[in-house]
Amino acid sequence: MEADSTGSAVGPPAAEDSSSPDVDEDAFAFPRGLLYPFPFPEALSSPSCETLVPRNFKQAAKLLGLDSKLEKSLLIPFREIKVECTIPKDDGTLASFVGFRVQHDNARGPMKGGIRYHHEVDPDEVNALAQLMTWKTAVANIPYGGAKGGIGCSPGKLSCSELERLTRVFTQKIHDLIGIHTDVPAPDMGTNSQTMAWILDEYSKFHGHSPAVVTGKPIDLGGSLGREAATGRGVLFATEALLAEYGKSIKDQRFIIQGFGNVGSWAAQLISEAGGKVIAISDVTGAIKNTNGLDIEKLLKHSAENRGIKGFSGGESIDASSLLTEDCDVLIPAALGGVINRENANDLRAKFIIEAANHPTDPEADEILSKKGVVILPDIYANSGGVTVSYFEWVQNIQGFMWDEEKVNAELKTYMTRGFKDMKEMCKMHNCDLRMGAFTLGVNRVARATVLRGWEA
Ligand SMILES: NC(=O)C1=CN([C@@H]2O[C@H](COP(=O)(O)OP(=O)(O)OC[C@H]3O[C@@H](n4cnc5c(N)ncnc54)[C@H](O)[C@@H]3O)[C@@H](O)[C@H]2O)C=CC1
Ligand SMILES: O=C(O)CCC(=O)C(=O)O
Repeated sequence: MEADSTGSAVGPPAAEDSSSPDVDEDAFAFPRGLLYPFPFPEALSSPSCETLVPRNFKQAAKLLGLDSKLEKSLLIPFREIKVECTIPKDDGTLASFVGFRVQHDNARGPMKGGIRYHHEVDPDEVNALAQLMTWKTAVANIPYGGAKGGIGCSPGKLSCSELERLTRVFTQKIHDLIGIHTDVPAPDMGTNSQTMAWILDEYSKFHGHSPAVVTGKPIDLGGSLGREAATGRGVLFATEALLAEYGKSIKDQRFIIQGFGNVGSWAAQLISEAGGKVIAISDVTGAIKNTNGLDIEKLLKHSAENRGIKGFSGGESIDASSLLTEDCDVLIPAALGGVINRENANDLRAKFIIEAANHPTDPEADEILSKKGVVILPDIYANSGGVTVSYFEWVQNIQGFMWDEEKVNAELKTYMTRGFKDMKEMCKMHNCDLRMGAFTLGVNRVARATVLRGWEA
C-alpha cells in the first residue's frame, strides 16, 4: 500500500477524523513557544527545485573553470538514505511514512542541514536542498558540508504523540549514519526544537548523551541562545548590508514578507524593530496588508491565538496570491520554494528580493527580474544566519560552554558581514550577479577542499 501524507493505513480503518471540517490540516507551522500539534490549512504546491540547483552550480563551475571530473564529483551526493517508518497511530492502526536523508558533501566538515516534515517532501527535492546546504555552509565559511532530510507527512494531521513516535522511528533508522562529526540535523519547515529534542533523546539511547548531534534544540537541552531568531536576524543583517550598497537603510523601505513561521515572523519582528515598515504579510491561512505598517507584536499575538494571521484586525485582508506583486521596496519570500516564477516575475514591483526561503526564485524568473533591474539577494547567503548559529550551538556543545545572546548575535553579524563582502568580491572577479557571486564563492571553497583532500579523481 502506498504511503500517503498521513501515513498509509496498514491496520483496520481509522476512526473518522474528528478535526474541524473547514481546516485542511495538511500544512502547518509552529507559532513561537507552542509545541506540537499545531494544525494549519493546506499550503500551495511548491514547484520542484531539483533542476534549479544544478543549473546554478553548473554555471558557477563554468565561471570557475572547474575540471569536468571534479564538477561531476561535486554534484553527486555522498549518500542518499531512504527509510520506511511505521508507527502505531493513536487509534491503534499502523501507518507508514517514508523518510529521507541526503548527505551531499563532507569535504569541508560534517554534513549539516535541516529536517523537513511536509506532505510534498520527495527524494529529488531533498537532494537539491542538500546540495544547496553544501554551497551555503561554504558561503558562510563554517566548517561543514551539506545535507537535508525530510519525512513525507502532514504534521498537522498527526497528534503530538504520533509525531514523537514518527521522529523516534526515523532516528532509529538513521542513527548510525548521523553523528556529531558525521551529519548534524536541525529544524526546517514543519519541525522545531521539540523535534530536535526527540532526535537527541533517541540518538543518545544508542550513543550516550550527545547534545551536539542536533542543533536548533531547546535551550534546556543545550540549544543556543539566539538560534530560534537566527535565520530572521541573519536576513536583517543581510538586508542592511545590501541596502547600504545602494545608499538606503531599513528605515526608508517598505517590506512585504511571505510566510510567518520561524523565519518570516522573526524577520518581520526584527525589521520592524529596526524601523522598517512591514506593509503586508501572508501565511498559509491568508494575507494581510496595511500601507501604514503592520503592528508585528499584535500580529504575533493574533497568529498564536488564532493559528495563523487570518482575521487580523490591524490591516485589510488581501488575496494571498497577489501578495508577491503588491507595491513595495523589498520583498522577502520566507515560505516555500519556486514561488517566484515566469508566471509572476514580470508583475513583481519590488526593487529588492531577499531570499529567506530556500530556492524561492526559479531560473526563468531570475532572468526576467535581472532584465527589470531587480536585485536578488540569494538564499545561500541571505538565509545562512540559521546554519551559522547552528554552528555556534555545535561549538558551544563541544566546548561545554554557553555563550550569552549578545555574543551569539554579534558573531552572527560578523559572519553575515564577511559573507556579503566575500560574495561581492566574487561578483567583481567574475563580473556576475549576486547569485553567481554566492555560487562561485561556495563552489570554489568546496572544490579547493576536495582537491586538497585528493578526492577529485
Ligand atoms: N528554520 C530555519 O532556520 C531555516 C529555514 N529556511 C527556509 O525558510 C523557509 C521557511 O522555513 P520556516 O520558517 O522554518 O518554516 P515554518 O514551518 O516555521 O513556517 C513556514 C511558514 O510558511 C507559511 N506558508 C506555507 N505555505 C504558504 C503559502 N502557500 N503561502 C504563504 N505562506 C505559506 C506557513 O503558514 C508558515 O507561516 C523554508 O524555505 C526553509 O527551508 C532557511 C534557512 C534556515
Ligand atoms: O541550521 C541548520 O543546520 C540547517 C538550516 C537549514 O536547513 C537551512 O539553512 O536551510
